[in-house]
Amino acid sequence: MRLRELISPILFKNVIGQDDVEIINVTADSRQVGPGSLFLALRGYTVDGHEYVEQAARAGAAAVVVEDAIEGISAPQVIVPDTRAVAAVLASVFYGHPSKEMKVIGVTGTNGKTTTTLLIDQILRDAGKRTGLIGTIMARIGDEEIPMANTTPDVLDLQQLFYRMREVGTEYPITEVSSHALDLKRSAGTDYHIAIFTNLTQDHLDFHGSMEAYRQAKGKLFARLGNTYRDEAHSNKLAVLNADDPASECFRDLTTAQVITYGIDQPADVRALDVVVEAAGVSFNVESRFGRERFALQLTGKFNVYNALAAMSACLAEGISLAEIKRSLESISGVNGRFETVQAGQDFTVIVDYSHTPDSLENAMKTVREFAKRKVFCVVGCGGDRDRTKRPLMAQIAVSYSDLAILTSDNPRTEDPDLILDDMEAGVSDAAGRYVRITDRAEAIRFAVAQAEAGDVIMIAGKGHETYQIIGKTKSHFDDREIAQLAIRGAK
Ligand SMILES: CC(=O)N[C@H]1[C@@H](OP(=O)(O)OP(=O)(O)OC[C@H]2O[C@@H](n3ccc(=O)[nH]c3=O)[C@H](O)[C@@H]2O)O[C@H](CO)[C@@H](O)[C@@H]1O[C@H](C)C(=O)N[C@@H](C)C(=O)N[C@H](CCC(=O)O)C(=O)O
Ligand SMILES: Nc1ncnc2c1ncn2[C@@H]1O[C@H](COP(=O)(O)OP(=O)(O)OP(=O)(O)O)[C@@H](O)[C@H]1O
Ligand SMILES: N[C@H](CCC[C@H](N)C(=O)O)C(=O)O
Ligand SMILES: [Mg+2]
Repeated sequence: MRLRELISPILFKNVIGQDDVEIINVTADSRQVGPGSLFLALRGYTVDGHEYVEQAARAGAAAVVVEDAIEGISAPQVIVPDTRAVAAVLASVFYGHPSKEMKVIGVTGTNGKTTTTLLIDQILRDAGKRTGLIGTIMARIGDEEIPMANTTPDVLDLQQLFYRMREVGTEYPITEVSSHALDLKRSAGTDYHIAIFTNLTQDHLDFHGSMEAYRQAKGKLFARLGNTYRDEAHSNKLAVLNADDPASECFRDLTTAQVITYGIDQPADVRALDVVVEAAGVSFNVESRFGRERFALQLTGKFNVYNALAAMSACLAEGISLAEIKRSLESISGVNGRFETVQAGQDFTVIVDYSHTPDSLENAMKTVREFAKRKVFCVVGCGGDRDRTKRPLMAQIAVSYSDLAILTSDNPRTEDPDLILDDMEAGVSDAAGRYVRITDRAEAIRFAVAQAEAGDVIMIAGKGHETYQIIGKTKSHFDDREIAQLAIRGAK
């Protein structure tokens, strides 16, 4: 594509040099630049992409997009007021607006996004639809699975994934939309068909500053849904909202899309009643104008009823019957790293769960308490370079729902692991004897396993599916499930 064509939708720009050069790819990473690339300089949190313009030019960039003209490079320069704001435009034009030709489902909310996307994926695939996935665990295009650095990738990568999905005939890209993505415009330019809200509880206050700002970020997904009615295709957007979460009312006000609600406690279009939580799974009645069914899932916890209802609401709207949805949801035996049990022949229960927020930890621990017959242990840490204010809260929850909490490290990243543990411990200063502190996570898991007796439950929270631990800037192999297995085998 010619540069001229690519930048034509950018309304406010100044071009230095020829605008008829051929562009064969668009990237914001100088390390990915080759001959024919268009390099877009973004100002990041760590570095300013403008510092890499010369490097990009040396690597053969056909042109660059910058906020300030760079001296001494011969490549054509497109100067715009805000490179981040035009990134979505460039990505959508370059990849040919792929999201418009598919039915993109976007799931946002503090907890339950990954689970809900995977439930939708199962239902739609069982119904013969061609799906793709973009989320925390991976992206999937056709049968190819791609590891992901972020839950929602940067705008250029996201549009490229959509492009590749369209190329292989995907009908439904099912995507997680993080609040970071909404604030950093990673999902700008994506035409969502259905937007789903799971819940809003405390997380990421380091990034958003306040719960109000966090809610506003989530709201952006709904604000732009259904706002354009240029043609028939734009008038059938759907917002799926959680009737039991107060933030849903704000999102209802923000959107001009059609709205359906799901819930347990409040009246809703798709409602679950008579919820029974057991270790082996959760069962409930579903009542809706599409019919009634009793569901018996292999997944457990009241929170998974919400995820099932959210997934089911979207799929009902797509014309899948309640009976088909029941078959699909009941066939799902588990979700990677979400309430996953570790079996190594032991006579106690070990659960690995991705609860890394106060609300998800509380839900997970409440669920454990509903079926635990004997002692409960909770191994938990909090990530470094992330919301500090959740640390004391998570320690409090671990202590109050367990017989013994083992406070440990998660991914300390560039923070001192012991200072993170100090933050956690500040929340449980009056609970001496109810917890121990073991900085090394593997050692903490081994300690819990060594304490457990027949019938006890160990919850290992925070890292779920992760197969790494980040200490400093080093990412090493680490898997809670493997460590627990080894500990059990060693302890037998
Ligand atoms: C705070 C944040 O979101 N940071 C994201 C951001 O990084 P950054 O701003 O530090 O980027 P940077 O390193 O300063 O680089 C700026 C620019 O210079 C470019 N550069 C840089 C170096 C170089 O040699 N050449 C070069 O061109 C970079 O490609 C980039 O375009 O842009 C990067 C590239 O897209 C992201 O990977 C990175 O996510 C980091 C890893 C991260 O941890 N993000 C978390 C907070 C996050 O986004 N989480 C949400 C999920 C949250 C949830 O719901 O639980 C997510 O969607 O993953
Ligand atoms: N609907 C829910 N409400 C509250 N907690 C939930 C819900 N669903 C899952 N959880 C808890 O949150 C954890 C993470 O779930 P999941 O990975 O589905 O959420 P997510 O929103 O994708 O998280 P992330 O923001 O890290 O991508 C689970 O391990 C479980 O403990
Ligand atoms: N998407 C979340 C995941 C947190 C997982 C937890 N294990 C941690 O590293 O803090 C985040 O980036 O904050
Ligand atoms: Mg996720």
